[in-house]
Formats: sequence, C-alpha cells, structure tokens
Amino acid sequence: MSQFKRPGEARSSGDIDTEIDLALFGALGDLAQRKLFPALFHLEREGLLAPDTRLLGLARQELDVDAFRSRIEKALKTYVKAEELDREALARFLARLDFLPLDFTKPEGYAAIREWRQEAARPMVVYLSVAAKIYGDICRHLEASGSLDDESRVVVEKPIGYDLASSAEINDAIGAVFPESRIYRIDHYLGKETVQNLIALRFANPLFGTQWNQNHISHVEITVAEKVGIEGRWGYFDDAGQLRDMVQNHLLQLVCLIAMDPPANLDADAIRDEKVKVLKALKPFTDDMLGRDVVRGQYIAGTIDGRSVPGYLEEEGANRASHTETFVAMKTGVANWRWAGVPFYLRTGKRMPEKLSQIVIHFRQQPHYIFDPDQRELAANKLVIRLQPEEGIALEVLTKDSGLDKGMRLRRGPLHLDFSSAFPKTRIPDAYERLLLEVMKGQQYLFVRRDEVEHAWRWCDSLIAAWEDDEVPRRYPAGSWGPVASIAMITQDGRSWYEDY
Ligand SMILES: NC(=O)C1=CN([C@@H]2O[C@H](COP(=O)(O)OP(=O)(O)OC[C@H]3O[C@@H](n4cnc5c(N)ncnc54)[C@H](OP(=O)(O)O)[C@@H]3O)[C@@H](O)[C@H]2O)C=CC1
Ligand SMILES: O=C1O[C@H](COP(=O)(O)O)[C@@H](O)[C@H](O)[C@H]1O
Repeated sequence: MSQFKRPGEARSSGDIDTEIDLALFGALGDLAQRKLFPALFHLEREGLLAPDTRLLGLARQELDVDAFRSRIEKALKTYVKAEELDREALARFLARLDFLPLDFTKPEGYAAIREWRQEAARPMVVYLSVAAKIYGDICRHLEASGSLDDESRVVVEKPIGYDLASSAEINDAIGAVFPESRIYRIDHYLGKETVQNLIALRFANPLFGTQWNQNHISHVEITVAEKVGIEGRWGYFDDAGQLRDMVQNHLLQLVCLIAMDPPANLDADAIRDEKVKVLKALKPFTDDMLGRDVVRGQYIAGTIDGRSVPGYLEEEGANRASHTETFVAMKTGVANWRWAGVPFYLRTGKRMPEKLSQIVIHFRQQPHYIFDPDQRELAANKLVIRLQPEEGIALEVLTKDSGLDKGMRLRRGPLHLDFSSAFPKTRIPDAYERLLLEVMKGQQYLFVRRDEVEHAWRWCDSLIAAWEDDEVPRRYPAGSWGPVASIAMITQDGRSWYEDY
C-alpha cells in the first residue's frame, strides 16, 4: 500500500482553479519554515489552494509524515500571527502534507516522487529551496525517474550562481530539463505589494508617465536597509556578500522597474524584454570609479534598539577573518535617452538602525524660481515609494506656509497614500504568497528570465573584477547608516540621502 494519501482524501475545498501538486525540496530549511509554509498556509486560509492540491515536503532527515506535520505546525505557530492561525484552516493544511526523506544529490529514491504523483492529472510544481549548486542534480534525477511531464514547472531561488559563468552553468542544467516557459526564478522583491505598484503608478498615471525621464528627474535613490545581521547564515553569506546577496537581484530589479520603458502590454515577456534593455544599459564599472562611486562596508559591534549586537566577524558561525562586505553604496546610471545624466544612488546594508526599503525619485527644480531665495533648495518635488516596513507612496509637494506672518513662505508636505490606513481591511500579503499563487496559475510576469539574471551578473562581475579580493571594507558600527564614506559619496554631488523616515 502506498505511503502517500490519494488526492481528495481528507482535503479541503477551495474555489480557484490553481490545482497543482507541489514538491518542496529543502522543506525543513530556513526559507521553507520561515516563509514558504506560512505563505502556503495563508493561501489555504484565504481559500486559494485548490481542493486536490497536495504538498510533498522533501528533506534529508528520516521523519514519518506525522513527525513532519508536527514540525510544520510548530513552524506555523512560530511564524504566523496567533490571530491568523485559524484552527480549521490549520487542520486542512496539515492534512495536505506528505513527506519523503531523500538525499537530493543521489538518484536513488526519486522513484518515490513518481509514485506520489500517482498519475495525477494536475501539473507538478517543483520548488527548489536549496543551494543553487544542486539544482542541476535534482532536475536530472526528477527527469530520469519519470517524475515529470510536459506541464511540470520548477521554481528556483536566488542567488543563481556566484558570477556570470556559474549562473550560466546552473541555468544550462535547469534548462536541459525544463523549457524557459516553465522555469520560475524567484526574486521575492517582485512579489512585494509596492513593487508591483510601481508598474501601476508609472503606467496608469499620465501625470507620472509624462515626467518620467531626464528632463524632469534629477536623480533616483534606492535604500534597502536591514536591521538583521547574518541570522545564522554566515557560511552562505561570507561567500556572497551584500552585492551578490541583495544588489545583483533585488536592487537591480527595483532599478529595472523604475527605469524601464512602458511595455506593450502586461505579458511576462513584454515586461521582461523592457527590463533586459535597462540591464544592458547599466553603466559598467571601471577601476577609476571605485574610490569615488562605490563604498563597501562591514559592520563592527554596535547597538540597535538599545541592545548590543556583535560585529560581523563575531557572529554565530563566523570562522575566519573576512573582507566580505555587509554594506554597499554606489552611484550608477542607465545609459540611454530616457536616463542620460541621471545618477542612480543605491545603498543596502545589514545591521542598520531600521528596516527600511524605499525609492526616492527626485524631480528637478523649476527652471525659473520666484520665491524666497533661502528656500530654493526646498523647491523640488520628491516621490517617495516605501516598500517596507509600511507600504506607501508619498509625493512631496510645496504649498504656502499658513499664518498671517508667513507671507509667501513655502512649506514642504506629503500627499500621502499609506496603504494600511487607506485600505484598512485589506491584509497586505507576504511576497511569497503572491509568488506561489502566480506559479500555481502558471503566470510568469513576476519571475526573472534567464537573460535578466545573466545581464545582472555581467554588470556585477564588472564591479567585482574592479574590486581587489583582499580590499578591506570600511567599518561601520552596527546601528549606523553605514560608513561615513557613503555619505561623502553622495554629498560630493551636492546631494544627500533622503532622511525623512
Ligand atoms: N533563508 C533565506 O532567508 C533566503 C534563502 N534564499 C535561498 O533559498 C534557498 C534555501 O535557503 P535556506 O532555506 O536558507 O537554506 P537551508 O540550508 O536552511 O535549507 C536547505 C535545506 O535543504 C536541505 N538539503 C541540502 N542539501 C540536501 C541534500 N543533498 N539532500 C537532502 N536535503 C538537502 C538541508 O538539509 P540539511 O539541513 O540536512 O543539510 C536544508 O534543510 C537557497 O537557494 C537560498 O539562497 C533566498 C532568499 C532568502
Ligand atoms: O534575499 C534576501 O533577502 C533578505 C531581505 O528580504 P526582506 O524581504 O526582508 O527585505 C535578506 O535578509 C537576505 O540576506 C537575502 O538573501
């Protein structure tokens, strides 16, 4: 008798045609426990998992299905808010779960996945929540064991590779088994509500559509600051660093969505074609830009929220002296007609004072200024797009300061759209919920195409090649906004990082 349940047995009902079987490799890992199972649970709770959808967890540990379900229940109790952990939904969700212990790199054992499928009519989604270096092995063994069919999809996590060459190798290995139309490369920033709103904001509002170019925008600023440090991932992070971990993917995707030309429609390839044009137009780095336009940092011990935190080299798992950067700031640009002469300032770092992801579009000043000369610096609009912690969009505008004694003094204030207060009943879903749902629907527009990944690597490689391997990063205390040199980098252009947090 099969160790797995048949579809329909003790399953819940849902009302959306997103029926799949999901095989999740790395089901006991950090990402799966912290993000993927909670996201799948929320889909269950919202009635978005189809009745027959089944979830198979795969990991190395020898657990039986009940022990696996207990582990997932524990993870959900840790990572889902207590008031959202609806008991009925939890019972329905746990009943969908099966488990298979497996060494992913060995072919033995994969036949059990074919058995689990039981010739089910729905497509299988394979989610690889493991290090990219074993994506190829898993795809090959899945194919050789006859577990896949012409509808099977694969979801892969970032970072894909370490540089252009290694990423091409991994993409080749996946591509030998799955066609591009069935490969879903995750960049979870594309699943964030406000990131998608960038597309609506830019292409649904004529007001911005006409202003979105070098005639009207003086510069663009992107900050992705994290409060957390390495969170037990020192081994992975020390080989990667903040450039590969955050810039190559998340920040460059944000640059693409800000800088791309309007796509002809919302089809996945129409959007991705435009993003690729931006990546191809990014200015490559040269040696002479390094001292001036790039700052690398590494945190030392400091204080966050009144609590002492260790430096990078004292974090759990740290085992060597290291020059890996935990912070990077840079000035770059998009060399095309729309963006000629418009600097893009990017900065991202770990152990900063706040968790903050935000894009600031700085519009140019009026060509002729008629107000108080002392206020001239004020006289430009800024569009502040906040991704997290609270999603929102604010347009800074200038109005007359009120009061009899103020004359025609200007006052800067926001036209503010705070999503949680403007739409209070709407829960903003986590990025992974949206992305998993899109995979189930078979829609690729929120996923990254192979050429995007590779152009992003090409650009990062130009920077890494210019860095000396042993270049010592500048130190910054945990709880600060990074090395002072990152402030000097922007002030040398007569500008400053937006600080109205
Ligand atoms: N964690 C995060 O916040 C993020 C992670 N990612 C990406 O997601 C993927 C997963 O990351 P993460 O969850 O952190 O990694 P983890 O190391 O926490 O999880 C990977 C899991 O896969 C298992 N595994 C590894 N090799 C094998 C094997 N040969 N056979 C069977 N099981 C195996 C591990 O089991 P064992 O413990 O037994 O080795 C582990 O449980 C990576 O590609 C990462 O880059 C992307 C963005 C954020
Ligand atoms: O991909 C990654 O992203 C997280 C930050 O994600 P966020 O949604 O919390 O902004 C980062 O901490 C991690 O190092 C990186 O791998």
